[in-house]
Amino acid sequence: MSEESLSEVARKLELLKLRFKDKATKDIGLLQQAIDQFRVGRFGPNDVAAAYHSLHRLAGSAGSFGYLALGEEARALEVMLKPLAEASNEVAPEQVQSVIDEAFAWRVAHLIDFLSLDQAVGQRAAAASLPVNGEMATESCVLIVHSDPDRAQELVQGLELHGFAPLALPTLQKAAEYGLSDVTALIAQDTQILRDGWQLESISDTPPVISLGAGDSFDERYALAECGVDGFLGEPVDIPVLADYMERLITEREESGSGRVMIVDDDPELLEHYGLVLEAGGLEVWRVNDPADILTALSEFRPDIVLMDVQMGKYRGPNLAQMLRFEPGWLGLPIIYLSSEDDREFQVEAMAKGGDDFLTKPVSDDFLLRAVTVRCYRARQLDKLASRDSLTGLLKHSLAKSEIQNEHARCRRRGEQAVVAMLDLDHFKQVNDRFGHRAGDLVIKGLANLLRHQLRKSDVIGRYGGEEFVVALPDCSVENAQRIMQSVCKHMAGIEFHSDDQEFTVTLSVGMVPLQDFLTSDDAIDAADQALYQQKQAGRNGVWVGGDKSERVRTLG
Ligand SMILES: Nc1nc2c(ncn2[C@@H]2O[C@H](COP(=O)(O)OP(=O)(O)OP(=O)(O)O)[C@@H](O)[C@H]2O)c(=O)[nH]1
Repeated sequence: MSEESLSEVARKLELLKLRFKDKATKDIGLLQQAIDQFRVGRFGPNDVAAAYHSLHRLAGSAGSFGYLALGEEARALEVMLKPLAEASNEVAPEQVQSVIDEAFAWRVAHLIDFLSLDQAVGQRAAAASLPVNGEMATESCVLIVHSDPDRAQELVQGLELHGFAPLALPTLQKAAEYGLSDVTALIAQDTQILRDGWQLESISDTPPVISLGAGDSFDERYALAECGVDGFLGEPVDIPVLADYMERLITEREESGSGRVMIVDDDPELLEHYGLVLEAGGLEVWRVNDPADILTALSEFRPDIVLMDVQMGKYRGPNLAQMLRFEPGWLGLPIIYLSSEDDREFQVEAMAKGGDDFLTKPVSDDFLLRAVTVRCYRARQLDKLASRDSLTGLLKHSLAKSEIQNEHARCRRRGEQAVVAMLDLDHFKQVNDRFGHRAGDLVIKGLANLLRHQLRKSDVIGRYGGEEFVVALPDCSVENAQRIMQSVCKHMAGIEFHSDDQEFTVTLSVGMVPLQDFLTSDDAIDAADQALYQQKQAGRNGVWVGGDKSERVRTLG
């Protein structure tokens, strides 16, 4: 996030704080009036409970706006009032007066003083200091630092074929000058280079660092870990193995700082505050102020996790959580309560009703961001296990089909164009038979990684079956899609795979059709499959455009 947008977030947080101060001043005034009435025996059946809820809200929100002492004092008073508020029978004036004595009234009257004790300094006052991890490089630029220029060039050429944009540099200092925020990975030759050239921890936003070591001793590995290195591969390095290793580290790094969070809170200032803090940390946020909107918001936003207040007017978080679980689609959605309720019994009971965890208010901005980011990461990992193919990390068959179905509906609705393509490795049975299943797996992963690099983030990429893949390219003409797929075929054919001492290459056939020309997405996928068959018949290694205007445009190889 840029300096400018960070100061914009800081300005918004400051405004919210002012709004909170204003509202809290009014609430404390009303509370003081109510307490004075209670002391002379004037109160209706719900008045004590209302005073209790007012203190509860103050206790839960003050800390988030930097008024920690106010939050603690309100919490202490809330605890004293709780037995009266929860009494099943009407409480007698004597009971009320025994709790709301002179000392209690004095403390309520002095709550206002705590509003001048702004503790935001010790807290996280300015968003400028928020950990910012939201912006990930989209290019796959890789810096290679190697003392042997020939070997460096070999690495550059090999990684280029896997869709990376590698650059060889002679020293780590040169790499540091390059501007690491645009780099997706850094490959350094050995421990000594890392130790001599650069204190990794002094550089923020360091991309994943992989060391290619000649020696593979315990001490060398330990030294690498000490330098802050993320991965190690012993020389001589097999390029497809290196490419796959980098892919895994880059994906992990990207996913650890992203996530979609839905916040449900009836307090608009608190909702906005949490939203700004999480957005400044790189998360995508959807705010729900009225709990009645929760179902629509869920299906539109499809969050990784939900953060939910416990007490929201007539609605209670645990009941809402239980209600969400009625829908099979939301059974696995993690729900985290954000509440000032610190009674363990209550927390356990609330979790039994469909919640997964509790964050106790007041929660510092820093802790909130870290706790939510970690939970989002876990939720995404679990989701990935269910929806992603374990070998390639691409969408599984059924999910890829349903994404293509959505894209088809979108195209037909808006009159837009898109392309669907089926891809199949050529003579793959022979690869397995000659070089073994492990080598075959590396080829499949190689193609998956190549697709990830060559296609856009918005494209759908799925593993359709064993060595068959499906791809949908939204907002793309047939001509462009054809050019892109020809480039994928060309790169694939150029990758050298190794098995024992043997080198081999594998080619790819593609069939594609315009998605919007078909009545259903299944019809389009079938037609793309037929186009693929045509390409296989025509000699493989290339792209066939099918559909009504079927015409074979160009075959590579
Ligand atoms: N290593 C590996 N092989 C797989 C995997 N899934 C499927 N296969 C193999 O992929 C091969 C597909 O072979 P075929 O369908 O005969 O096709 P082909 O040899 O690629 O021939 P053409 O498609 O006509 O070019 C079979 O040998 C499968 O065992 C996998 O996950 N890993």
